[in-house]
Amino acid sequence: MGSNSVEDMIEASSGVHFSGFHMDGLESKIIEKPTTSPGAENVHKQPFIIGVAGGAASGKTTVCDMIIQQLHDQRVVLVNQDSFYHNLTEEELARVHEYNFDHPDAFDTEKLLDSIENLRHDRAVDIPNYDFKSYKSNAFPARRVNPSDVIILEGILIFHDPRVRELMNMKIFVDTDADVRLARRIRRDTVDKGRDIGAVLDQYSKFVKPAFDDFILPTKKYADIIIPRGGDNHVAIDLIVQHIRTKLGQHDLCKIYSNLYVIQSTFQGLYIQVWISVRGYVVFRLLGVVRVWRMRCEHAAKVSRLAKFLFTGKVTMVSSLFMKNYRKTSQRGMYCYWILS
Ligand SMILES: Nc1ncnc2c1ncn2[C@@H]1O[C@H](COP(=O)(O)OP(=O)(O)O)[C@@H](O)[C@H]1O
Ligand SMILES: O=c1ccn([C@@H]2O[C@H](COP(=O)(O)O)[C@@H](O)[C@H]2O)c(=O)[nH]1
Repeated sequence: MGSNSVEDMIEASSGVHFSGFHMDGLESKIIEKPTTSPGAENVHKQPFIIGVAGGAASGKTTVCDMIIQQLHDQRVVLVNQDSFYHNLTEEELARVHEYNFDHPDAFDTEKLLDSIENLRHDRAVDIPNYDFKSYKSNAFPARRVNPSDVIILEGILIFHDPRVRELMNMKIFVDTDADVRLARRIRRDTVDKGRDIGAVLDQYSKFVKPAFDDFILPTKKYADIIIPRGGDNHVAIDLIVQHIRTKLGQHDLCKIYSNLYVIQSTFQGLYIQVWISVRGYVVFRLLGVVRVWRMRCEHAAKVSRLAKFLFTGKVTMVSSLFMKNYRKTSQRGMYCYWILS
């Protein structure tokens, strides 16, 4: 029996309304539970925040650009930690070769947090344009950044501050060999920034390498994904983009429905794998195709009975859970809570 005909039968028998929302590849995993419960229409949409860390010249920007290119159907903004370098004082400027640009204190993390907080609350922000030649963050006009569906935060120490880390829905570490990073850095700093090679090597051994070992490498453990070889790793980037798309599907649901949970699937091999309850609406995955069915609780019982009939034995546990829950719960919004507890 094809999936369409099963879906048609269910829809016909229960009188459910199919919302048309597809989430191919939804995972059987518990995801976030928003804390507020406004209606679907006026709910505030939170952006999906991705952090990209790694050593200097590891290929972070390259990886971000590739991700942004592949996510062409999403509104994505890139916020670079470099934009939040502190302005150097006159004294520091006079002895710039002794300034450690690789230390966490070199960044204005409060300002970075403030900018992300504004973006999360749907407010546009002005991101400074740091100038590597004058060492000033106000040499050029700031860049106006509008709120977006996806925010990518990129920087050598973007995982260092726990407050910034906690805002991230996904953390990526670009892992490129030290000699490759150094070779790229020498080329970039001499050719693009017009620096003297001796000064570049001095800065590397005095600040860049020690800071990598002391501050950057220890944050690798926070990464959800580690990409060896940076932008050369097309397989990893394709997989990440695919994963982001999947997560965005789930994230969109969470943004729309305040008390949505995705329940860990314990019934491997079942046709109905994932159950989600959304304030009296039910979302489920059928024959590998994820569809969102919107139905009232009274219709849910009919669907449960039909599913049990169609997949005799296979959905007993799911449907009995479902039925038990349905009977016990008079309040629509309680349905999901009961299953998880
Ligand atoms: N896979 C690659 N192969 C060759 N050069 C690269 C590669 N990835 C990045 N680069 C170059 O290395 C330098 C640093 O890359 P970038 O992506 O800016 O790194 P980061 O943002 O980590 O500093 C740039 O000049 C870039 O063109
Ligand atoms: O004025 C500056 C500011 C920073 N740096 C170096 O830049 C890298 C970080 O930038 P990436 O784009 O992530 O490579 C860091 O190692 C700083 O040392 C600089 O040289 N001068």
